[in-house]
Amino acid sequence: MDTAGWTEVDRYFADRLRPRDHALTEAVAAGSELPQIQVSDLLGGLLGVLARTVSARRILEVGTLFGFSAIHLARALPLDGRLISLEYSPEHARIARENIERAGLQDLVEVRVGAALDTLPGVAADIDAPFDLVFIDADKQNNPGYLDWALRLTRPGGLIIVDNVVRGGAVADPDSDRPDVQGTRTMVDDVATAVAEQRLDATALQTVGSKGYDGILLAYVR
Ligand SMILES: C[S@@+](CC[C@H](N)C(=O)[O-])C[C@H]1O[C@@H](n2cnc3c(N)ncnc32)[C@H](O)[C@@H]1O
Repeated sequence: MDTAGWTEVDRYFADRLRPRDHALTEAVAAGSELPQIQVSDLLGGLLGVLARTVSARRILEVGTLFGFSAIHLARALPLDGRLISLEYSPEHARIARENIERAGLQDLVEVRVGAALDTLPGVAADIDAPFDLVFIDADKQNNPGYLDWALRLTRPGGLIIVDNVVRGGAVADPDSDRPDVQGTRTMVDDVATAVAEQRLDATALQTVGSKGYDGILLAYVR
């Protein structure tokens, strides 16, 4: 089976499990000029389920794009919840804010513009309690830095999720000189260290679907 077949299976599940969602459909339309590298609707659904599972009230996202995963995550928040999403591109952030407002989530979601490694210290200074869930989905070469911040800013019992960890299978290649692969491998090594130190309980899943072959890393903060 190839991407076309995986897309068909994605559609089978989405048709049954993901109710028609006007705001998400409009968000994709509004972001059609941007790279189509948002999570699939089914993966967005998983993010929402996981956010509800940890009773998330505070969520941090690294990598907003046009707000697709942010809408999924924010929908899982209570009315007094908060999602801070970090985005490098002012244009992506502008479209994301419009999409978030159209979804009626503007009181829950704040999009901060800048390189995330530059804006994260300000986030750490601003919050009055650690995050329940951190979703890392930006430039992969900086994954080790994002994981470091996530380890500092996530509460025990919270979740750290890293998207796109498979890199088309190249993550298993120790000789790869691709910065995205190196960044992902270093991040996985850092997760392994935290697992050995009993700070994290972690796993990774390879996935197929409408977005092709990919994968996700999930870490529970002990
Ligand atoms: C894969 S997309 C995010 C997709 C989004 N999470 C979703 O599923 O809807 C990655 C985003 O990270 C942003 N990005 C890249 N480098 C960044 C950086 N250094 N700091 C913050 N955001 C960055 C890109 O501009 C892009 O919008």
